[in-house]
Amino acid sequence: MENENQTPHKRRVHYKGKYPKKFEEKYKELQPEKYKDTIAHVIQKGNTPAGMHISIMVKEILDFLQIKPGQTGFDATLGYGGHTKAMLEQLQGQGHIHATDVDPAESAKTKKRLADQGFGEDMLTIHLQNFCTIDEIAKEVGGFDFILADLGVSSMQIDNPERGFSFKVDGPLDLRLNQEAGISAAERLDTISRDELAGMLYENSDEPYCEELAKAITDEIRKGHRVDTTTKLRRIIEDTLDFLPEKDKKETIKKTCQRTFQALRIDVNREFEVLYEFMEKLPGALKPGGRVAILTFHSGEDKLVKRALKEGCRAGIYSEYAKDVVRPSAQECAQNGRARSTKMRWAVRSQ
Ligand SMILES: C[S@@+](CC[C@H](N)C(=O)[O-])C[C@H]1O[C@@H](n2cnc3c(N)ncnc32)[C@H](O)[C@@H]1O
Repeated sequence: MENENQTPHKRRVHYKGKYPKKFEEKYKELQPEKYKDTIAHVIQKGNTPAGMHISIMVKEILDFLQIKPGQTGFDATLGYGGHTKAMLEQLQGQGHIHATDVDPAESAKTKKRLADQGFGEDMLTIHLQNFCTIDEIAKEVGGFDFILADLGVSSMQIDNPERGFSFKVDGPLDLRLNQEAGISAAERLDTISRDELAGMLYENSDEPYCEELAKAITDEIRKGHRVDTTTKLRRIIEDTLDFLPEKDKKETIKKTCQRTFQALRIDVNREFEVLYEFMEKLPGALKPGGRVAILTFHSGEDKLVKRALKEGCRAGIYSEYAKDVVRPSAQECAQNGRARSTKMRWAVRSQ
């Protein structure tokens, strides 16, 4: 018999999590060619579908580069191949693009994806090389009519926890663009001195708490606790900045995490050194009248690019260059949050 005094059973409120209800949905995002509607829906909501990268400022780049059938181009940063494909389409089946990337895993996927879409080796040569070797490729092919560099990392790299680029998910503190070469960020931290780390955080990311963070990180390592995961590094940052007033804490910690991870990424990939080398070799790689567009994502990169183009123009190597940066439209920034920090600079090689 039922007890009449028993409180009636209350239905638990269903928790509507943000993750897709079925893995099937995420797997659809990983096959963009097959599930175009799902992908369009994710993009329309302002997100980047898993395993994909949304190319930035495509229209502005094409408008500037003025690509014509029969020309030869160079894409320094293949990534997902979105810009490469847009530039290949401008060639209308005549001409060739050489593209570089240092990421063996993503380059292989992009090569297959583009070949499946009709852009095979007759039109596109993918070199698993650093873009600072542009001079070697330019020498082989006789120079380029147009060059694009879309610096930094792709969404596929950021979103893969195994790569260690994001402080938002747990993973090994790696941060290498090519995991088959060099040393990881964790290994770099193993032996770094407090002063060198403070300098790295300041030089690479203008980190205002560089001294405090360098002390906290190197103290932890000296105690025998390796900082070898993204979570461990994030926790040290959170503890170090715990003194901040409650109202600023969350936002400052987020920005400090972004700057710290960026500084380490720049260091392990020698990003300023290779960009400097690329900018030095650029005039020699462009044909007379050739055009170059460069997308940068932080002030260190932009300053370096701006200075090189300005000095090149002063020396008569470039006939024109972008004194003011070109920014993505408000609409593009709203649709793709990763476009917000983008700055485009360009130059035209003298005749
Ligand atoms: C922002 S993504 C490029 C996205 C691409 N434009 C697209 O539309 O899909 C940058 C890419 O450049 C590569 N990269 C970064 N530095 C490089 C370097 N020094 N040499 C060659 N590739 C590099 C990264 O591995 C990454 O795949």
